[in-house]
Amino acid sequence: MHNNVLILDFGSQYTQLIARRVRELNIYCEIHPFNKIPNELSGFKAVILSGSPFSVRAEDAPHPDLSRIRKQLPVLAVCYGAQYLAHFNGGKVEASEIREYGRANLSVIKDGEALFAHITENSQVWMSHSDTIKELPQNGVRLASTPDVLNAAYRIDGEETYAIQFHPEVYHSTDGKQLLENFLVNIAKVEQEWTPEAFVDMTVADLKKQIGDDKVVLGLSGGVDSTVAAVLLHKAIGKNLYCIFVNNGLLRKNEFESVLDQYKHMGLNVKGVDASARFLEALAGISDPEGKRKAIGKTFIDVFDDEAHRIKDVKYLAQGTIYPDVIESVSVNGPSVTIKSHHNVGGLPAYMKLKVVEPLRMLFKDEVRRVGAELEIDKELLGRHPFPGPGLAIRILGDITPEKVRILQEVDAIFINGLKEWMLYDKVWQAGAILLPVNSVGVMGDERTYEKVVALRAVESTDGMTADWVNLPYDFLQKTSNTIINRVKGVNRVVYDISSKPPATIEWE
Ligand SMILES: Nc1ncnc2c1ncn2[C@@H]1O[C@H](COP(=O)(O)OP(=O)(O)OP(=O)(O)O)[C@@H](O)[C@H]1O
Ligand SMILES: O=c1[nH]c(=O)c2[nH+]cn([C@@H]3O[C@H](COP(=O)(O)O)[C@@H](O)[C@H]3O)c2[nH]1
Ligand SMILES: NC(=O)CC[C@H](N)C(=O)O
Ligand SMILES: [Mg+2]
Repeated sequence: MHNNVLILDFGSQYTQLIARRVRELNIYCEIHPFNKIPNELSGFKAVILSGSPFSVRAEDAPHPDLSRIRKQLPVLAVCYGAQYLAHFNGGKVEASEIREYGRANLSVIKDGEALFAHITENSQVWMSHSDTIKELPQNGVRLASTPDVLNAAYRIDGEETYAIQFHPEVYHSTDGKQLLENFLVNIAKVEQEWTPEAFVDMTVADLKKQIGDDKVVLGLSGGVDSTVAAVLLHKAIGKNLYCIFVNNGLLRKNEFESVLDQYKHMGLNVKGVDASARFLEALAGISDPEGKRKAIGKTFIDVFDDEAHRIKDVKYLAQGTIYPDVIESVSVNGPSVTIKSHHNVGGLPAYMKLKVVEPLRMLFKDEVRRVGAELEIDKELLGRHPFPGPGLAIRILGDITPEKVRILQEVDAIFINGLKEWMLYDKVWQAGAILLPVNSVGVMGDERTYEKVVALRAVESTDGMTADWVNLPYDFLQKTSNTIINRVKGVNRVVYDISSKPPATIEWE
């Protein structure tokens, strides 16, 4: 990529948002930790320095050497970045009397400055800092102020270096996108050529070159990411792509058949492997959530290994890894604490000797969906809710038995079909049912029942990292609860989960 923007991450919670905003301008960008500046900078046209939880005055604060960047490339320094440039170049940064967090309005903007083209006084900006720039660095020229912050924006004379105290990437900075456009397009002259179409062309060409005539095996889940990865690879290498869809016995009702059927129309070479018995055996007697996840992860690998051996001379394993997965494992703070062991992230054991291809590793989920649309993948498939690889096993609390799987499949199908019928499915990020390890007393036809409780969960989210429970209509909940209790033998009570993430997670295990 020769039209690339480098975002240096100092650990801000907003760094990913900067990347999203830049991509929304059809400009490609990559996030790199501040202490791992790429050796080769020739592909980069501009650099953005992120914010940070650190204070520049702290001894252990990020202190990167920018000598290969400043005066060579246009720089936009945000918040910590702006403070960093001031503090170490003759300016002064101090703790401000009040922590400034939230909305502010620009009160003064210097005339005729390219960074503020089309932005007028009073423009709302989002602040999030407790230090403040008291004095500008050498050759600093003030560009904007707010009533509380004198140096809300400055540039350095004689170089294309700009700095802002506020966060243009945050939605509440009304003209944030305009400011980024002013910097990237007008000042740094980066071309806006990052489109789904360009991505498909470039990726297919790269995959052809990388893989040549070798064979690739790919795990297909029926989900968005692996499907888009498969169609891209298919475009590049055709029949040398071998897709494997594993029935782990923990899929939704009828999903194995319907997903296989769906792929038939797409010209992909897909093999369905029914390994339900193997998974259920591996799970027998395990109640601990992490224990279940590990058993499933291991069985997936075993099944895959067996299948890969059946394909002669296969060299590559393709995965639908997307950018948030990648960022998490290289971020400034390192991989975050293990909350849950995602079955697919552990990597492959060395004995499999397959090289990994990940055509989507630089895309966000919404971009994956747009690439999918460009590839003319069915709208319904692209709009599917995410579904975890360990499937219903992490929605059945306690140990797994075929009977419990059956009950949950029925409940889940009623809930999901109901959402579709009520035109609610597309308004929800993800939904599902959870089978609780609890019996409750009920009365049906004058007889006492003592049966299972299920919880329904529906959340709104943009990336799964945070989520809110959905305010589903009472009428819908009432109807769904009735249908479940009447139709699913073994369930006599339905509850609705009203916890947000954090502190809860989306899945219960
Ligand atoms: N039943 C399955 N059979 C084969 N591979 C699977 C299966 N379930 C998951 N995988 C593999 O694990 C990867 C990760 O699953 P994950 O659910 O995160 O992504 P996805 O299913 O592709 O997309 P989505 O996030 O939309 O569900 C998949 O891309 C796929 O390669
Ligand atoms: O492929 C997956 N393998 C897993 O092991 C896994 N665990 C959770 N999820 C999905 O990730 C998102 C966030 O889930 P949590 O809030 O429960 O951590 C939600 O969308 C979950 O469905 C998984 N996906
Ligand atoms: N958001 C930021 O980059 C904050 C920078 C610095 N930690 C401050 O509090 O001022
Ligand atoms: Mg999935």
